[in-house]
Formats: sequence, C-alpha cells, structure tokens
Amino acid sequence: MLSTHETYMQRAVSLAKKGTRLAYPNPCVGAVIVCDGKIIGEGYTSAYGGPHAEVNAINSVTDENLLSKSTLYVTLEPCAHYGKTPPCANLIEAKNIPKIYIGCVDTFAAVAGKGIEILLKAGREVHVGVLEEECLELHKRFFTYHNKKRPYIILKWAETQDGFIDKVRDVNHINDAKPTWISNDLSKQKVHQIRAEEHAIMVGTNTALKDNPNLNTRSYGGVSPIRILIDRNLRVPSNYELYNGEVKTIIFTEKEADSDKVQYEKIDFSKNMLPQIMEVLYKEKIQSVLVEGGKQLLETFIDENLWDEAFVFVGDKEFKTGVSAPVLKINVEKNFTLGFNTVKHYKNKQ
Ligand SMILES: NC(=O)C1=CN([C@@H]2O[C@H](COP(=O)(O)OP(=O)(O)OC[C@H]3O[C@@H](n4cnc5c(N)ncnc54)[C@H](OP(=O)(O)O)[C@@H]3O)[C@@H](O)[C@H]2O)C=CC1
Ligand SMILES: Nc1c(N[C@@H]2O[C@H](COP(=O)(O)O)[C@@H](O)[C@H]2O)[nH]c(=O)[nH]c1=O
Ligand SMILES: [Zn+2]
Repeated sequence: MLSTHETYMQRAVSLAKKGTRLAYPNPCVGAVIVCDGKIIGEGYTSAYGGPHAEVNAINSVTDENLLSKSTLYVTLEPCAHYGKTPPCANLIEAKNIPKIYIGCVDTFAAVAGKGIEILLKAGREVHVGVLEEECLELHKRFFTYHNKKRPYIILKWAETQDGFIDKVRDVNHINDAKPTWISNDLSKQKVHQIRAEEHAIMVGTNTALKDNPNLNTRSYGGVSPIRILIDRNLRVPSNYELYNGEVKTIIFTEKEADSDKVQYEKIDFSKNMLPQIMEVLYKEKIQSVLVEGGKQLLETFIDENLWDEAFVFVGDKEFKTGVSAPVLKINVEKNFTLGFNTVKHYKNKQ
C-alpha cells in the first residue's frame, strides 16, 4: 500500500503523463501542492517554452497565503537554471513553501543537485526519492538523452505464432505496397498509443518500399511522431506517404538531395551507421525513437545492443514461410493480452 507521501507523488506522476509528448525536449514533470491534508494546487509542464510544473501548480492555488504552510510534491528535482523560464527552485523559495518532496534527482548537468541545494540553503525541509522508481521511469527519455547523449530507443514489431513478420512479397510491385496485417485492431490502437508517446519513429528502406507506411497515430489520437527513414540510395519514391509533408520527416542517406517536404541528413554508410544517426538525433534534440522495422534495421539495433525497451505483438496467424522475426535473447519483463494477441514487453537492463 502507498504511504500518504507516495499517494500524492502518484498523483503528480499521473498529472505528468498528461503532458509528456508536448513538453519535448523538456521532461514532463508533475507537481501537487497539499495543505492540511487537501490538494490545493496541481500542475504539469506546459508545451515547450511554457511554464514548468511547479509554476503551474503554484499558479493554480487560489489562496496564495496557504503556500507558507503547504507541502510540494514534484516528480523531478526543481530546476536551478535560466532556460526558457526562470528557475523553479527560486520560485519555491520566494513563495515560502516549507516542505518539498522530490521523486528523483535531475542528472541534467545544469540542475544536478543545484535545485535541492537552493532549497536546503533557504532552510526548507527536502525529501528526495519518494516513489523514485516510478519517477525515474516517467523521466526515462529525458535521462537517457542527457546521460547517454542519444534518444531512448524502443523496438517494436508484430510477429505470427510461427515467428514471421511478413509473407514473401515483391518489393517492385507498387500494388503490393501495403503491410501484411498480423496483429488485431486492439493491438493497432495500442501501437498508435505508443507512437503518440514517442518523439520519433524509424523504418528501414525495404519497409518503406513494401508497406508505404504513414506511421501516424490515427487510431488513437495525439501528436504523430517525427518520421525517420533510412534510405542510403534514395530508393523510396517521392510520391510515397513518407514524403507527404504532414509531419517532420528526416531521411538518412549518402546522396546529396534537397526537398521542402523532408529533411535529408547525409551520413557515411561505409562506416557504422547507428553512431552517426544517434549523433544527428541528439543534435535534433529527439528524446525517443520507436523503431518499427523491418528485420534488418531491428537486427542492427539488437546486434549493437542499442535499445532500451521492446514490444513484440504476437498475432494468432501462422504464415509457415516469409520474413523471419528478430529474436531477443533476454527474458520477457511482462506479458499482456489484447483480444487474441499477446504483447511481450522487454526491458534491456545491460
Ligand atoms: N510485422 C512487422 O511488425 C513489420 C514487418 N515489416 C516487414 O519487414 C520487411 C522489411 O524488412 P527488411 O527487408 O529487413 O528491410 P528493412 O526495412 O530493415 O530495410 C533494410 C534496408 O534498409 C537499409 N538498412 C537497414 N539497416 C541498415 C544498416 N544497418 N546499414 C545500412 N543500411 C541499412 C538498407 O537499404 P539499402 O539496401 O538501400 O542500402 C537495407 O537494405 C517487409 O516485408 C515489411 O513488411 C516491417 C516492419 C514491421
Ligand atoms: N504489419 C504490422 C505492422 N507493421 C508496421 O506498421 C507500419 C504501417 O504503419 P501505418 O501505415 O501507419 O499503418 C508498417 O510499415 C510496419 O512498420 N505493425 C503492427 O503493429 N502489426 C502488423 O501486423
Ligand atoms: Zn523548472
């Protein structure tokens, strides 16, 4: 059972989840203000450039006089630096909030303990690590981006009962250019939910050619991710969906090219591809990438052990032959079912 402090922090985590995608590249933080056992203020990080969670929570309190006898619960250490907005730690000090419960320390260099230091110097009671695991999970993309200088990587594919991700199809037949569907409608909705939570989505050349994918969130809603295509020789025709200009689209290629619909990024394919891609995505401030396939691209990430989570949707069909699914040689973290589909969720702890 959760303690009282954990219950308020849980509320702060739930609030943060409402805004996750829009705050990028900022972390979406949640904050709750409690006075005499009652929540008097709540907030989460606004869309990028807007106020942080603590500011929104403080501004939502109707009687400001109550703040000097209130407790603030916040999922991440309050910031201590001037970014797009002034430091939250200074605001908390100015508003005389006496007790602060923090989910996890912000390892981002500009903050890294400095927010806590400001509050302690001001004589405030500070507790760190309430519901820490949940808060670290909530801010995993932000931490990975700053600590590992790359986006958080999630692999995802759908496979049949007998381990295939597609039937045999001819890449040159444009009429064949739609995916062979393996998973059910509930799974599709779940995939679109995952897409809505991530900053970007990536596919390989053959997937783009064979499936002509949209990679949007139409079955769920929310913001569609930035699309990323690997296309060394620009084999994907410009009348394909990835060139429709609906969403920012980055194409990694070795060719010189220019377009007002997509952003080309030139890399050297004779060298290891992934470090070069990670460097560009870091510069683009992309916090997470959902890698949807195909086989070769997924296996490249698996072979280089460059992934953090994976979702494998197992349908109820059998193909007997086709494109074989990638294999993860670690234990499943969690299984869940969606109708007759099973979803295997993996976490890479190495
Ligand atoms: N069921 C599912 O969830 C999914 C199924 N699929 C299916 O998977 C199949 C496509 O998979 P696959 O054929 O493996 O193709 P990919 O989509 O992985 O694309 C492979 C191509 O992308 C480029 N590429 C990928 N990785 C690298 C790398 N590490 N270094 C250099 N170039 C790279 C190469 O292009 P080039 O040769 O031009 O250099 C390569 O030929 C399709 O049948 C598709 O329908 C796809 C996604 C999901
Ligand atoms: N076939 C298959 C998937 N295929 C993935 O979905 C992409 C198509 O995206 P969109 O055009 O937005 O619908 C396709 O290119 C491939 O990455 N996904 C699944 O969840 N289940 C499936 O059975
Ligand atoms: Zn702040």
